[in-house]
Amino acid sequence: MEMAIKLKVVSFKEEYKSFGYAAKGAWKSLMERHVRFHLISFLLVLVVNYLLNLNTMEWAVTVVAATLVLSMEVMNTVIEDLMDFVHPDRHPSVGRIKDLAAGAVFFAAGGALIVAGLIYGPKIWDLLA
Ligand SMILES: Nc1ncnc2c1ncn2[C@@H]1O[C@H](COP(=O)(O)OP(=O)(O)OP(=O)(O)O)[C@@H](O)[C@H]1O
Repeated sequence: MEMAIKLKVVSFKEEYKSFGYAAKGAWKSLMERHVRFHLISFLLVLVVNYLLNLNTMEWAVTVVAATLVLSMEVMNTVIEDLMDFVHPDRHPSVGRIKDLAAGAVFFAAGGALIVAGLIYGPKIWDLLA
């Protein structure tokens, strides 16, 4: 069986347009209270990192942990909205899907707390000592 392979040359105009849609989506996600909370937490991480004078690796790990939680919260909102759109009535499966999506945020937040404990913990301990 022959397979036709279509090669599409990367168009920077299209990539730019997609980036615009993504930026619009990020802006729209800020209409959600939970997303705003995680964005503020992320900004707080930046301020604390600066004040504690973290090294490059510590900056990288904390920024990845905080943006993972933020992204998971946006995806959780997407799933909640999607489920309410396709099935506005109450149904155990809708509840299960929404709970699983919230569980993903829970795992990411748990990881971020561990990262915060490992990186900020000793520095704050030193400051207080
Ligand atoms: N249609 C539904 N059928 C069954 N259970 C649902 C349904 N909608 C929500 N639930 C249950 O209620 C929980 C909360 O859902 P909801 O969509 O209200 O999220 P939320 O975290 O309260 O978000 P928000 O505060 O943005 O409204 C779900 O995790 C699920 O357990």
